[in-house]
Amino acid sequence: MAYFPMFVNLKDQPCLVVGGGMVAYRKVKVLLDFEARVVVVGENICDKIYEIVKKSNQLELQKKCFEDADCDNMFMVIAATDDNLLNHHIAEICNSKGIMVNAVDQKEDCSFIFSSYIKEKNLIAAFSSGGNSPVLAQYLKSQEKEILTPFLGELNEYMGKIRKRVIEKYDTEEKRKEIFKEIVNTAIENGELPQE
Ligand SMILES: C[C@@]1(CC(=O)O)C2=NC(=C\c3[nH]c(c(CCC(=O)O)c3CC(=O)O)Cc3[nH]c(c(CC(=O)O)c3CCC(=O)O)/C=C3\N/C(=C\2)[C@@H](CCC(=O)O)[C@]3(C)CC(=O)O)/[C@H]1CCC(=O)O
Ligand SMILES: NC(=O)c1ccc[n+]([C@@H]2O[C@H](COP(=O)([O-])OP(=O)(O)OC[C@H]3O[C@@H](n4cnc5c(N)ncnc54)[C@H](O)[C@@H]3O)[C@@H](O)[C@H]2O)c1
Repeated sequence: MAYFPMFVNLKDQPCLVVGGGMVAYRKVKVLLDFEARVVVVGENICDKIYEIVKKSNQLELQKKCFEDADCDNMFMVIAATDDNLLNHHIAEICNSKGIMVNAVDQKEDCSFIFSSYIKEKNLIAAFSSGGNSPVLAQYLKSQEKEILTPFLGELNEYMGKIRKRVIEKYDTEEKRKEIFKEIVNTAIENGELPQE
């Protein structure tokens, strides 16, 4: 099955990660990369997660056993324990409450899955193998890294800044598209941002 690539606004949204191992750590890093507010509930929490909490005020740790009520008011929940039955139970709670849920290793319990992605500022490329091969998704990411460079991230910032002005100045979509294309192509050709 192919999964629909939806780009979700996670900024300051409460997200719960259940489990405190390396898989939970990977998920926490991704959620923080997109500015979510993350709560980790884990009986044990690994050092790598403790390292992040020192640097981030968006992360809260609760060293305890999972309780159903932990899911209340969450925007998204990740069940990342090493207990498949518990992960399944967490998915059931979330599905009954309409909360987006990812249960690691159990695609059938997931309402969404994670992608392999590149992020340069707000410019994102994301790859999914539909769960068939995370390694293949990683291969695509490594190839794409040559195209989606930090420079394109900067160019995208610049395009965001001028977008409103260009839209106001030119009266047809055709003209606006032409201008946007010219700015992008010229910047890429010159390898530098336009001078204002
Ligand atoms: C993108 C990424 C993000 C992340 O980490 O969340 C991610 N897996 C990553 C890496 C990775 N995962 C695994 C390996 C070892 C090699 C291998 O097994 O293939 C490696 C490679 C490595 O470690 O380098 C093991 C693994 N993964 C899943 C299973 C269960 C199963 O297959 O049943 C098992 C077997 C566990 C076991 O054997 O016990 C399942 C899922 N992993 C997904 C995402 C979702 C589908 C993504 C897609 O559509 O491709 C999905 C369905 C669920 C989900 O988690 O959302 C991240 C790349 C980060 C990056 O960009 O670098
Ligand atoms: N999806 C993926 O990409 C992927 C990749 C590798 C492994 N896995 C699977 O993901 C699972 C987690 O992997 P890991 O390496 O992080 O495992 P781990 O054993 O290091 O961590 C499991 C965590 O779950 C916590 N936990 C267990 N029961 C709990 C409970 N009732 N309440 C709160 N916390 C509880 C433990 O305290 C621990 O912190 C494993 O089952 C593994 O097979 C998934």
